Amino acid sequence: DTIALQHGAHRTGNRTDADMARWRSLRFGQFIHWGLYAIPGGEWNGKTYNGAAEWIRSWKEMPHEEYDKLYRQFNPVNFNPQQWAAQAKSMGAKYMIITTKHHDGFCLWPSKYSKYTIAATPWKKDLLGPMIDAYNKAGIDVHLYFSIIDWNHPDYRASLKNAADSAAGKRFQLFVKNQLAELLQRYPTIKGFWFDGTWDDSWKNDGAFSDELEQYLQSLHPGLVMGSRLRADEKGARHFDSNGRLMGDYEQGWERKLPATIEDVHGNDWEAVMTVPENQWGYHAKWTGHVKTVNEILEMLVKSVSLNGNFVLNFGPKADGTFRTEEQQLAAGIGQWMKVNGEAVYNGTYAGFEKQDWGYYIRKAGTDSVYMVVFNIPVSGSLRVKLPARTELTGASMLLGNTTLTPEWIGRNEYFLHLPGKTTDSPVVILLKTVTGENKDKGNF
Ligand SMILES: C[C@@H]1N[C@@H](c2cn(-c3ccccc3)nn2)[C@H](O)[C@@H]1O
Repeated sequence: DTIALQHGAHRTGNRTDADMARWRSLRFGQFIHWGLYAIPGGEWNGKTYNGAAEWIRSWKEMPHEEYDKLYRQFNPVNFNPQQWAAQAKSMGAKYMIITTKHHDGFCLWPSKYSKYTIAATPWKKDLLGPMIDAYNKAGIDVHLYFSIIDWNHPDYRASLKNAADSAAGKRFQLFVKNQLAELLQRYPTIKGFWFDGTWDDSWKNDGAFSDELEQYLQSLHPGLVMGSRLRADEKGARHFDSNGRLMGDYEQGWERKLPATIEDVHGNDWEAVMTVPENQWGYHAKWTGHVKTVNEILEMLVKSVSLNGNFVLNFGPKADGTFRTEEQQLAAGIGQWMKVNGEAVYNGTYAGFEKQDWGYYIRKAGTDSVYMVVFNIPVSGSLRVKLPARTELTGASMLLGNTTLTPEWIGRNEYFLHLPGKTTDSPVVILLKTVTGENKDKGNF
């Protein structure tokens, strides 16, 4: 039996409106973490910070007052939003999430509720407006990342210990509400908010406020898409309320990790956000450890779509507004594959077929078109295609070169597809034509 909740999930099941259907169809996004942290880029006084670059202010070797002065030298003279948008478009991203304000509290727009903004820098001008315009002109939706945690704001409290804290907390909540309304008013074409920094007690223990805030934002901008990380219920439960129901419009907990199976997503819309190195969101001059390759990222993207989710790849521009070579090369390599095979990603959904070792099935939403995306060609070179009962395979073709493959029927609902070769430099996409009806041998087994 369920617990009576005032501020838990207000809906069971996924949103079915057009704005959510659009978000769901896009499948592939670009995250951009850009701010003052790009100036030190993970290094300070000849020492290298081993944490995430955008967290350098919390490093013991970085005095807060030193970090808080960095805005005086933020001047992205090489910032070219049209180039940023063109790169994202050629990569095949259909939406972009930009950090309006990260935990450090620095605003990339000239907010009238804060002095700690782009207006106080040598650059002076709004960065968000030109970015949003350029991306929208390139046919890419924009969502706004907003951190509730704000290390710069005098009224921010991680926890409320006394009446003074509670008064500060109230002022801070009004500040958050004002900034979010300001962002919606300044940038009416944005499609959603991506909230972060909502794990402190001060936020977790005021589920009513987070609920009212979500409803307020929806009232200002009907159709807004907001993930599960904003809300807490009145018992402090986050993402899933105390009855286990997802709050918000999609599960937003998949940060630097992916679900393993369809059961892990519990039928909810969800999105994974991923870094190129193990754990760097903002620009870090010295990437150490494993840097993901094009094919590794393509497998994460395809796996996410095959499990009914979106996949967002993070970029960390430099302080001057340019992207590092590794990120430029990844965008180009991903884009090359997406140009030929993107149709298997966009509008992709869980196919409802049993997972096979060679890779992933993806169904084009609401159709009989099922794609196989092959990452592991067996030594035999033959791909076993197991379909649901009473589903017949009537044809198959590789997208690359539009090569027809002739299925070899094994019996019942199983077929072999023989690939022309056993090696490939990129994932192989095969479009299956299926009909659901009777299997040839109508055998019972
Ligand atoms: C989307 C990503 N979320 C931010 C983050 C993650 N974390 C964090 C904090 C404690 C444990 C695990 C992760 N803190 N901040 C990162 O800085 C980046 O913005």
